[in-house]
Amino acid sequence: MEPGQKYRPYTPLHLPNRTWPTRVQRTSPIWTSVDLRDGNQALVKPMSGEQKLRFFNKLVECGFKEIEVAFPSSSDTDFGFVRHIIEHDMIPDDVYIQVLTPAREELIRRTFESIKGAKNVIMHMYNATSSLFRNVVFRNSQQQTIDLAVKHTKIVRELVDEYSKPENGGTNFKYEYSPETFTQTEMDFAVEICEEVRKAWGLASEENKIIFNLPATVEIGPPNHYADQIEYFCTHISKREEIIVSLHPHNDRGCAVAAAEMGLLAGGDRIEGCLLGNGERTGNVDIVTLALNQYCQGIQPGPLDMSDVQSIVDVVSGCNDIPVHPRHPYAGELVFTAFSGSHQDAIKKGFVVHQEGVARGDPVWDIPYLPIDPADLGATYEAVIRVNSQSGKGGVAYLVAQALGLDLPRRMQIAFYQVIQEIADRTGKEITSEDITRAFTTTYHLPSLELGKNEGRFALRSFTLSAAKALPADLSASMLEELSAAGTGAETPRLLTFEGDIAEGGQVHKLRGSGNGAISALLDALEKAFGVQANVREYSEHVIDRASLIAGGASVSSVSAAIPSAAAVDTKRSGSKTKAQAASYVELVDADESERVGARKATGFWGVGIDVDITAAGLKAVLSAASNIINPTRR
Ligand SMILES: CC(=O)SCCNC(=O)CCNC(=O)[C@H](O)C(C)(C)COP(=O)(O)OP(=O)(O)OC[C@H]1O[C@@H](n2cnc3c(N)ncnc32)[C@H](O)[C@@H]1OP(=O)(O)O
Ligand SMILES: CC(C)C(=O)C(=O)O
Repeated sequence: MEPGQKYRPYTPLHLPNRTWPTRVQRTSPIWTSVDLRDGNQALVKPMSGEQKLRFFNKLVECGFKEIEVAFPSSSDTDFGFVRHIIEHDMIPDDVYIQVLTPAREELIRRTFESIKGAKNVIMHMYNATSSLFRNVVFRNSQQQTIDLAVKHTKIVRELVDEYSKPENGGTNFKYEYSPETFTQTEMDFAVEICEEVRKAWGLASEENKIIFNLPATVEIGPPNHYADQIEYFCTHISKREEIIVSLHPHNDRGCAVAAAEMGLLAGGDRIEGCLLGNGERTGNVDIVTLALNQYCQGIQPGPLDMSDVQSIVDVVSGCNDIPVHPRHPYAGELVFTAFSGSHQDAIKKGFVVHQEGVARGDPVWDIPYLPIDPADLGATYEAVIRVNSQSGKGGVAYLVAQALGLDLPRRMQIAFYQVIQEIADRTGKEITSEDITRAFTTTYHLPSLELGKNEGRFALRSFTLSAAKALPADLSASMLEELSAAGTGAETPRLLTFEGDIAEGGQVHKLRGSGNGAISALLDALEKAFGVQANVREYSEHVIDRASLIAGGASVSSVSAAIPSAAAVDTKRSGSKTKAQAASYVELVDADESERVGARKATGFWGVGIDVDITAAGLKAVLSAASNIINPTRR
């Protein structure tokens, strides 16, 4: 069957002068939680008294000033819960509890019994008004439907007069009337029934407004249609200033948040919804999402504080027994996480720029892919970047920086990324920060608690550096070439001599070599002793500063330079002036490759050295890289 034969489309309102589409929300609505009623009535297993209490306390903690606590006439649990929080003085003085009753006299009376002694109460009565309900459920005419609402409003009014007497508890009352199924009701009829209810109530004033709650009991149209209906109601009801227009969107079409936001633009003053969107069928509108949508538009969502979103998730899912989807806006466990490489790259750069802004006194949050600062919702930055086969070098480098305080040079990021990519492809799993740390220390032969000394083919045991007085006769071929290429020549020798103990495969050898810096002197020694012919393509170093790296690396002082000259490194063994550790990074290419045109495109052999002495760090980095030359998979 064609869907057009079975389903009727919604009937658009003719509202050519609608104003809501061009408005911008700048204030926050009155927030009302209906978790303990609409949320509760939708649960497979309604909440116990203890669960309701836990939930109620959380709602108070979040800042709600209006909480629909029960449908007291529905069950002893609900009735008992209302009595419990009143008798145990658990309702803060500035909070209104709200109770729902159908327009049925015996149920209204029972509802009033439940609230006796409460300080502030919103008495909420409903009856369904749409033609569907009038024809199918109640077999009532429009007039009979109005009569029902009016008659029971008068009963509510009598009981309000009664229960507000000091001898009966002296309760402050507000009255809320819901034309249930409002969005399926003829708009002029919805307005008419509310006018009649207001007259029957007789107490509405600017100081004590009547609440007309306009539910999308079932979401049957798009959110712009709901907004049109709200604007129609607001512009056609009389004495608008004596009315609070309340919105109660459900989520059957998945548009409850959009409907609520558009409904607010259209004139809504108040929102009824549930935390994380529990509720009948596909749920009530999610107040966490709505409030945080406002927050990241720069609007404080009234008295609500959703910053401890994890504890909200814990309480709500603990009481409702409904898990929160990992992609649930703001609250899901994956919503701040980027796996994809280009996202990670943009986020990482965004953090750096943001930190620079903060340092300049500009705290505005503008980070790619992150509409809200995870820290504002109690999430750590560790949750932001996680690595799998979709990730890129930036994300991997970010995690290395976080875990080890190392700010890898760009070309090394590319090289190490290949190591991680191979693991990710092979395992098909997420690569944790621990996995990355292990792969990094293994690849670059760094000691670790897990791997111990973890030496590569070559390791530094001890060394001295001294200024060479004359060009040594045994200078290696590549060093001679390098000196002449640098233009130093034999006639102006500015040479350092390296002498040291180097372990090769665990066996210690005494090595000697010369060059125009510590690193080239060591390379000279390696070539002479082991025939390793390699040149440095890139060198960089920085002081390890974990704190700044974790926050994005902005203040890390890293220098990226050509091969350091003798003057650029501290040649004194005891020359470390600070206890801070230094990290050095070296990329070696074999001597032939470094000469070939275009060779820079290929990744060389990278090494890392860490030491309190910057010179020692550089030498260790050379040995780390040289160790990988024999194993081309360890680039
Ligand atoms: C859109 C919403 O979420 S509204 C809130 C709905 N919440 C709930 O339903 C949860 C709590 N409800 C309940 O616990 C129960 O349904 C109660 C206590 C309200 C009523 O229970 P019961 O009296 O056993 O009636 P039940 O709900 O099964 O049937 C309703 C009957 O009342 C009638 N009825 C409904 N509203 C009214 C009314 N305002 N005046 C007169 N009759 C009414 C219905 O037509 C139906 O009549 P029928 O039995 O002659 O066909
Ligand atoms: C009682 C009313 C407000 C309701 O819950 C609904 O229509 O969804």
